[in-house]
Amino acid sequence: MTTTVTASGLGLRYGGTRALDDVSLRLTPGVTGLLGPNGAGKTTLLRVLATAVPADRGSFTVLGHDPGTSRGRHQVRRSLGYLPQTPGLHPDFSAFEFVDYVAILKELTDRTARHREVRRVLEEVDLGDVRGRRIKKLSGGMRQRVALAAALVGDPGFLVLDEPTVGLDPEQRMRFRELIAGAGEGRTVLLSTHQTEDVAMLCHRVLVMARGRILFAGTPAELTARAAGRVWSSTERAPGAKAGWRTGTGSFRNVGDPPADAELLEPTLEDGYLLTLDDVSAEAAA
Ligand SMILES: Nc1ncnc2c1ncn2[C@@H]1O[C@H](COP(=O)(O)OP(=O)(O)OP(=O)(O)O)[C@@H](O)[C@H]1O
Repeated sequence: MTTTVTASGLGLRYGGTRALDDVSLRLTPGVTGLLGPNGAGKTTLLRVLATAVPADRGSFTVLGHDPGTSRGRHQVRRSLGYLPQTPGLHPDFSAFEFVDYVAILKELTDRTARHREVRRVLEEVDLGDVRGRRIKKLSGGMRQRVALAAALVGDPGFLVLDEPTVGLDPEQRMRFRELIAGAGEGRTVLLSTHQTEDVAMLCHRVLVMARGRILFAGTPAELTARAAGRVWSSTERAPGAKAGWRTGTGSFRNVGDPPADAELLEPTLEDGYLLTLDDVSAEAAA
């Protein structure tokens, strides 16, 4: 599959903190999930790729454009849609006015064509009927869809989404998942999230980050397979468990190093993710 975004050796320090430490990656069309604990460097990576902050080291390209030059940076910005963690919606604007304002910033200068594009993206996120309503009168899920519509203006080839489903109830999250899946058709999407379920359901590839480094890059099935043979059931909390809890059926579900005669269970992507983080912490401590 065509590589659309590449990064090589990205580094960024904030004082003594290495927010990005030698990050290299390749993205292809479709939705790639970015998982990592708080402070892993996910937002920093997204901000660098969105050209919101420059890296101290390394380079990257987006759809063949190199943001290291001012012309390249301009082209990257034109091919980019970015939904930041706090989108900065103006509460007194209507949904239409806000998305139109973003479209102006994106240099869609022809008023008629721009308004047509604003209506198109608001329809795409299912907000066509409430486009005249003030943002402060919209629900949390609707506001998040306004922010997604703003990111989709101009039909960008690369979409960067920073924890877009945070704070949404399950129904809104599912609705948002549908929209992200739709946005990922024929487009490269990088989705930062704490929801392993979003990754399992949506993503064709997944990256795991911790302490500024990429620990894993592969398919969701490959991440899940990391926990094969390491999830088991027991009647009491098992000594080799890195995590274990009593489930609704009364037995314990354990993740870690099982005894030889363990009754193994089917792993989930979350198990693979947790064990990937745990294995790396154990290596660092050794
Ligand atoms: N502007 C900044 N100034 C100083 N330190 C920063 C700044 N931005 C991020 N950091 C630090 O860099 C590290 C990576 O932060 P980042 O926000 O990228 O992590 P994250 O994986 O997105 O976390 P979360 O899931 O909590 O959003 C953290 O240690 C954070 O405290």
